[in-house]
Amino acid sequence: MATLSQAIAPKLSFPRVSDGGRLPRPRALPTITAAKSRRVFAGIKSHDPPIDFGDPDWKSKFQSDFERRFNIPHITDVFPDAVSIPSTFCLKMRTPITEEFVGGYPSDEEWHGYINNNDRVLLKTIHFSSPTSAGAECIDPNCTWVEQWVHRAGPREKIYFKPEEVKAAIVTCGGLCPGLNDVIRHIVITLEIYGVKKIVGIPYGYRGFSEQDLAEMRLTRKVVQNVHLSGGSLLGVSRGGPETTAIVDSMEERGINMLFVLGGNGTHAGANAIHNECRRRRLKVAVVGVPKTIDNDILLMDKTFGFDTAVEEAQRAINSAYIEAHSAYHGIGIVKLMGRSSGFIAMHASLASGQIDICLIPEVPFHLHGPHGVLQHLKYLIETKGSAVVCIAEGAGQNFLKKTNATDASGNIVLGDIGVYLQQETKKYFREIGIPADVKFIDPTYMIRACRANASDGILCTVLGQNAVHGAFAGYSGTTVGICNTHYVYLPIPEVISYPRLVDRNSRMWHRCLTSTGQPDFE
Ligand SMILES: Nc1ncnc2c1ncn2[C@@H]1O[C@H](COP(=O)(O)OP(=O)(O)O)[C@@H](O)[C@H]1O
Ligand SMILES: O=P(O)(O)OC[C@H]1O[C@](O)(COP(=O)(O)O)[C@@H](O)[C@@H]1O
Ligand SMILES: [Mg+2]
Repeated sequence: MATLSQAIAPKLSFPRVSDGGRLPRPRALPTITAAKSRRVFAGIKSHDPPIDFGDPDWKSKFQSDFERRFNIPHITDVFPDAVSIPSTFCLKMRTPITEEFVGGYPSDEEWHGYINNNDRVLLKTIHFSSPTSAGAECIDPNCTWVEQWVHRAGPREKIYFKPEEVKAAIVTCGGLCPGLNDVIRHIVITLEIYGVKKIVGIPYGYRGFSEQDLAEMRLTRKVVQNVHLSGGSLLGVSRGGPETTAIVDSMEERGINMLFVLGGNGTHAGANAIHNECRRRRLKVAVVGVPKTIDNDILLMDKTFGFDTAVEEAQRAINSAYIEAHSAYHGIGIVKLMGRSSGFIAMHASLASGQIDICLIPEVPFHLHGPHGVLQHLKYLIETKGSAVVCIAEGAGQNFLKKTNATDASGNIVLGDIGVYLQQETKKYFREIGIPADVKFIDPTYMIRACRANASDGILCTVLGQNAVHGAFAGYSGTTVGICNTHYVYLPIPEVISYPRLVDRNSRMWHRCLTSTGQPDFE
């Protein structure tokens, strides 16, 4: 019989963190589909040592293992004698803190606005009664109810950093995403409410730690007051950059003991490596992430900030493609949206618009040619409707394109342009069958990414930014913030980036998308 850790390990058969080192790069797709990962999670993959469901204690063992995995690293793990003080985060202050804390810290013991360290949020809220229920995520073959609790985010009554001893830094890495400035703004504002005076921005992602000519930017409420009114990142972003040890050397030189890292799975892998390196050097540093990816490919979260804005902005491109297609004789509009390995934007934008006839995403393979191919369906649409609109995620159909093995500075595979390819193939196909077709291709990807956050993302960014600061002051590190089932949580970084979150082709949402487009199976 397998031990519990052996039994649980297979569902975590994605790269695990080793202390002090870089996390392996998150696995590329399309090797793991959501359905596959669910099978792995259920522990029923044939070569996995199975959980012994005959053991009457399997569930409690599973749950205690889950509790251990989702425990958040804390300063006291390394410094058991670290002393806490009452929180300086107090909303009853009448004036912002401008004086040194000579007369003690402002606090209000009567205020019940704090989160208890033992508060938890339920991660999965559906009790699937059968593994065949749509989107079912089951632990055991009978799909019994297994509770999975994660840590609730928010301000704690006791904090592990004295505000006057804090030098906080913010860094934004990877590609742009609507809402970056909103998160920066709220991190700065909240730090100031705690009483922190030394707040800096690291320019151009992790590179800012190593490039001598990039000076850190001093941040105050005044500096960030209006930054959310524009898209992009006040600090700049980049891919690639220095090794973890060089980053931590630079942090030591600068005296940074709180680091807020805004980025996607690559950035979070870096943040976790920084956290581990700080522990190895026995530095009292809090490293807290805020997941940034319009692709929405971070595990366990309802959504990441910028996603809603991206979907909304995509409507403009889709509507233009629709109008072009409907105004032309035999018009076909193709819109490419971002989504390196996850088709969430394409799926949601298609659903929201109601104007899409074919939605193609990386998670669902398709044929272009042949009786069940996309082109044959386009012919049918032209014959029956007179026009058609296709929405394709950038990572879809990469198997049709020549592999170059090229990678960007961060090691991400550089994708071929599936939108251009689809346009060319469509033109060629209709030419060959002798039916005229007016094929227009719209690529709004960078226009979408550079937008400012919409109202709902603005609120999400606000809460995530504030919670990141609460988490750091509470002494947590190697953690990230997120929204699970509408509640805000702290999650250990390795658990959210071990592989990209994918659209589950068996989920109700993908089925709704298929219902909306009316497209057949192209496999
Ligand atoms: N496995 C890793 N370990 C440490 N740092 C990483 C890792 N993967 C990426 N990074 C760093 O994180 C930053 C952003 O990564 P990237 O993949 O470009 O964007 P994102 O964070 O949005 O996924 C880059 O500076 C890159 O060097
Ligand atoms: O051209 P760039 O800057 O490399 O960005 C393109 C990538 O950015 C993304 O929108 C988001 O990627 P990140 O989360 O890694 O920033 C991907 O969908 C896309 O492949
Ligand atoms: Mg990434």
